[in-house]
Amino acid sequence: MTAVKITPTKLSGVVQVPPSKSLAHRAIICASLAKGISRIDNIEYSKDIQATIKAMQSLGTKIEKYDDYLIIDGTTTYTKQNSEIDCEESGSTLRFMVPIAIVEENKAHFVGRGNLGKRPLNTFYEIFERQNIGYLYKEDILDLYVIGKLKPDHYKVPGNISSQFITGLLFALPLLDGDSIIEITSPLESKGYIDLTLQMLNQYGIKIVNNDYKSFIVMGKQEYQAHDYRVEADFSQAAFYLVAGAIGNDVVLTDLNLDSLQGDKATLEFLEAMGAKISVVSDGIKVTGENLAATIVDASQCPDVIPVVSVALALAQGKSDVINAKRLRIKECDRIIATRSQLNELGGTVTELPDGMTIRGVNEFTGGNCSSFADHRIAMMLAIAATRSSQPVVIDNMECVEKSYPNFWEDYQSLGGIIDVIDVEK
Ligand SMILES: O=C(O)C1=C[C@@H](OP(=O)(O)O)[C@@H](O)[C@H](O)C1
Ligand SMILES: C=C(OP(=O)(O)O)C(=O)O
Repeated sequence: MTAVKITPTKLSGVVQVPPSKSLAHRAIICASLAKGISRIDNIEYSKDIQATIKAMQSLGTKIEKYDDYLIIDGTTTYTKQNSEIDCEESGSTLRFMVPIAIVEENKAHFVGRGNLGKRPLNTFYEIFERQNIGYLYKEDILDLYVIGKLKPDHYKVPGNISSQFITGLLFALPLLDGDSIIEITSPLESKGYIDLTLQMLNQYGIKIVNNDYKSFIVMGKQEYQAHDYRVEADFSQAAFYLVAGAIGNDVVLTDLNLDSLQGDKATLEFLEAMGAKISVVSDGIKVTGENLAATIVDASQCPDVIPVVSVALALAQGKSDVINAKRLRIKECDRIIATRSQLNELGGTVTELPDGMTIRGVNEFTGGNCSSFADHRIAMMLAIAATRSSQPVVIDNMECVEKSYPNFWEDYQSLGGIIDVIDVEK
């Protein structure tokens, strides 16, 4: 593994925001379930996206990979059984693929790495128990066998553990030979991701009845229609540069769709509430800010941007609160512990709460030796924090960004970021 030493400097320039990982997962899956040929443009081969491509190929889908697009032929999907699915560290791939893999009778083996084996799957285990679907799993590492076939049913799914369980069912249930209902048994969090799923399903010809996010009626015997699609830019990745602008860097972001349904677009609202200014410039969007004000950030609909938004809060004037953030504890790491400990390592003053943080602003960070917690979003959060540090910032495991943004360090350098790579013994 290698560490990166960042010499603090102001970032300046234009960055094309990489494609949305969440939308890319969805487009690849929908195109793979359609009996026909689809082209998906604006693809970046992060580890998570490669996992979903390989997962669908394990079911028999023909996927041709080109520089930045895919040609997908779903005609032969479900012609292969005994699927070996390596989810890498992708919670989306895992939760989406479990229901999809058993639309037809199958024996599927799911493996993965990192923290994935520690992330909850009980929602699916309860469905398997109810439907007599065989399953065998290990604690703490992802090594899950699922044997059987998903059935039309009245599904009861909590809305506050992961929206990904609901998305996975929404992909699979239309293909069953009967109708189903998905009842959401607790207030839905990460609702924007369900909107992305419903929008994508609609583009591929699948109709879902949405009863105000309290339940979803899914008619069976539906057929996905092949559809060409271009993946729009990722607001989860844009958040790093939006915050960078708010804390004094000079970054223009291109390719963002301001009408996007992505929940992480809320980053703009958080920064505006702190007094940052958002302007549309000739080639994109720019955020500027000074003397940012403290605010209250509700994490319930946009968990992924909280680490980097916390960088802005940690440099704001006054005391901010991050609330409804409990689910940050079940991502690639416990992101409340990681954000609190690493911003405090840099001289911040962050206090941890069971479901959030209290953050008191400082004028600037001091610099220091930090841990990425092997989490791409923590590594990228620290890289943005480094632009407002008085001393260098060292971050371990710089490779972890490949999970979602393989070109992050190149883009960071293209914006003037000064990095030195440090080889650390294995
Ligand atoms: O459906 C998706 O694409 C995602 C849903 C979110 O998970 P939760 O619904 O568990 O919050 C988010 O954290 C993840 O990065 C991507
Ligand atoms: C948690 C994330 O993704 P996933 O749930 O797909 O692992 C993420 O990208 O921050």
